[in-house]
Amino acid sequence: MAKQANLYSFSTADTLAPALRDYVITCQEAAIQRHGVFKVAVSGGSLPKVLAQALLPSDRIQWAKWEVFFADERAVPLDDADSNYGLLKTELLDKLTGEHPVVHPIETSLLDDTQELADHYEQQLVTSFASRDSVRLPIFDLLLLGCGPDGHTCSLFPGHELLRETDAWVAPIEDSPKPPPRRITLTLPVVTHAVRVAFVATGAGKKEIMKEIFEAETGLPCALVNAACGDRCSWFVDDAAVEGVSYPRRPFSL
Ligand SMILES: O=C(O)[C@H](O)[C@@H](O)[C@H](O)[C@H](O)COP(=O)(O)O
Repeated sequence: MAKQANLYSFSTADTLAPALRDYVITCQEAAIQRHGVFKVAVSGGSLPKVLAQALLPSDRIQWAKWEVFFADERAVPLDDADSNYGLLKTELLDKLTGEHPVVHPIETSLLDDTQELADHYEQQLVTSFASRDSVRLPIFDLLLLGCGPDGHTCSLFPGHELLRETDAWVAPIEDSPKPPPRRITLTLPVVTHAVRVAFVATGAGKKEIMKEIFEAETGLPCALVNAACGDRCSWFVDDAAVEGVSYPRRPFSL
């Protein structure tokens, strides 16, 4: 039987953070050893704050070797309160004192056309990961993702036609049920081809959807990632988020 996603549960966000840090550092070291850089994509929502808690202060983080993309981004200016780039900048990037990563924001001159915005972002991936002719899919070293209360991840929403996208690496969405409606997102094949995928989900507000993701055959986006990635996928959650979930937790170890 295929190996299943790892579920790591911690009493609080304060105990989750050091484990997430160790996990990220392990991924970073493996990636740098493999190809000299660490290519990561991150979500918005609550993730940047948890990430900052995990990664700051940043000794042992080789920021200069990081290349940071956005797993999804809202079609808004970078200084808009809804921008995932803006959030990461405020929570984490602005707090770095030494080395900085290379960060890939969206091209804001294209905000009026989400298809062009997505195509341009895909070109940024092509430039970083090699040409589309030579690789079928970009392979991120690590994706750091959130999970919405409806089981969405990135801007891949339950039942949405975007879940069937097999060609594009980055796709536009104009009808996101979570505001703002206009966004771009990595597609499911890109998500599931990452070397590692880490979800972070905290708070009692997540427990109903966690039951659905881990206990039923739902086809929810997060469950699809679990199914495709198996033990390449790890969940960092607090006890409140998985209260009553019968799926076995693992003691955290690397
Ligand atoms: O831009 C976005 O809206 C996010 O990337 C989105 O996919 C987020 O990660 C989830 O909605 C979880 O958000 P929370 O962590 O805030 O619950």
